Amino acid sequence: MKRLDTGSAEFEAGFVALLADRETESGRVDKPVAAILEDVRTRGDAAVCELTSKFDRLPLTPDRLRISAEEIDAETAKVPQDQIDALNVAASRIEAFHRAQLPKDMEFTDADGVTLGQRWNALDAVGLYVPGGKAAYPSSVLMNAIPAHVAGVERLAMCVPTPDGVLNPLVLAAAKRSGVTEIYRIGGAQAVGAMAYGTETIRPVDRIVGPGNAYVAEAKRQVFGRVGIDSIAGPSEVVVVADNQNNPRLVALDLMAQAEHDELAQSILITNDTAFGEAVAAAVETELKTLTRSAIASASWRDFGAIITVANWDEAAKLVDRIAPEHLELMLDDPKSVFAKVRHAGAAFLGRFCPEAVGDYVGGPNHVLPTSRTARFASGLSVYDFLKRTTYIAADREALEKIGPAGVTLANAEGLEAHALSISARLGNS
Ligand SMILES: NC(=O)c1ccc[n+]([C@@H]2O[C@H](COP(=O)([O-])OP(=O)(O)OC[C@H]3O[C@@H](n4cnc5c(N)ncnc54)[C@H](O)[C@@H]3O)[C@@H](O)[C@H]2O)c1
Ligand SMILES: N[C@H](CO)Cc1c[nH]c[nH+]1
Ligand SMILES: [Zn+2]
Repeated sequence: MKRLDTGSAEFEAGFVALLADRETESGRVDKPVAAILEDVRTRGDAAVCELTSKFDRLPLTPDRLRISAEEIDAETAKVPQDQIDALNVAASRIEAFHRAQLPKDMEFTDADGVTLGQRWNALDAVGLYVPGGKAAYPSSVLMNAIPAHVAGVERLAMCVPTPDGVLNPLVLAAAKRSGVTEIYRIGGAQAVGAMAYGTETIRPVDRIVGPGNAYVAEAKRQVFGRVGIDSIAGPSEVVVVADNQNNPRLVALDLMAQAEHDELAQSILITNDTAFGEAVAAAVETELKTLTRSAIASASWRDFGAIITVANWDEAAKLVDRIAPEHLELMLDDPKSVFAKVRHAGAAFLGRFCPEAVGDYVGGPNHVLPTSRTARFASGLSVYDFLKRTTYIAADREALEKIGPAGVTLANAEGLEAHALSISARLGNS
């Protein structure tokens, strides 16, 4: 873990290195991912099965790529009722938020008599990536599938790795709850490749969404263009901005909640009190002694964790914007005043009683969020990722007479005669 202080002469170099270290680490997977994608593109099912055997220790044949309806039913039946109830609480809240997000079509007739509009349509086929290498993510099934369903996507294909062939009952129950039946037991870059290029068994999709580790995130980046993607939703991140009125243990737990996802996860505390920062550092060490995923969380905290002391919250807001974290927690008396100064964060959690874990499961907004500083230009998964716009123009002769001549002038200026004629000929001018 790095300790940085904005008052120190070494701060800038240390802060730049903090961000750069992790980018370098994630960048190491680009070549292996390119090789996997090429293999899947050229050899289809055979490559997917071999790679699944290699990375998930699961020997597969093409006929077993898809999880059967009988397996889904049998696994779902094993889920205890309290988990089904919790899934329903989460699903209802996620659905309500994403329904409220649905955009409206637009149409108006302007002063020239031209009717202008914009219509939203759902995508035909979407691939949902649900992570499953180091942990199982039933919550990510809901976060992927519910907005797609709300948007009206017809075909949802889901990929989830099943290391050693072990199916996760709650993941399948979440899929059933969200109406997803086309599920493949594959993960990593090979799953992304299969959904992007298609194989003998898996039909290609139009867009791939969902979170994953560095291999999944890089694979999505590389297939972009062939298919759409939502964002680079890679190894988790949190920045906690906290004053010394907080319980150090609660701050430590919030930092560890992201660190336990992945060795490449990043947790950063920004505080205005060095002594409080040290109390949190000590609390982290205490928690790491007992956390079940201590090995992963310790590696993440050691390699990418940081405690930054700032002089004031304005400085904190500026640093947050430079980090553009996936998650931002503001554990302050007046979190909204600092939030108003922040422009780049995937999702924000305001107040001392709003840990990021609430957003992971039951808040309502999506937990699939941009990482690796891509929150500078990207947003979290939403219904918009499953919709696209078609604009339209309707004009009659009168309207064309008003706006057409300027179009003819511009077409001629561009030297595009057919363009000019297609307008002027309608107006009887050629
Ligand atoms: N940003 C978000 O919105 C968000 C949300 C949830 C989870 N996450 C992140 O998702 C990730 C989940 O990771 P995970 O590993 O548990 O599951 P995962 O499904 O993302 O990755 C597992 C797959 O990675 C591939 N893989 C592993 N090692 C490999 C190697 N050496 N070479 C090639 N491929 C390899 C395998 O194919 C395996 O199936 C974590 O990083 C977590 O932080 C992010
Ligand atoms: N924090 C993760 C996003 O980075 C999402 C998640 C799902 N389950 C638990 N956490
Ligand atoms: Zn989480």
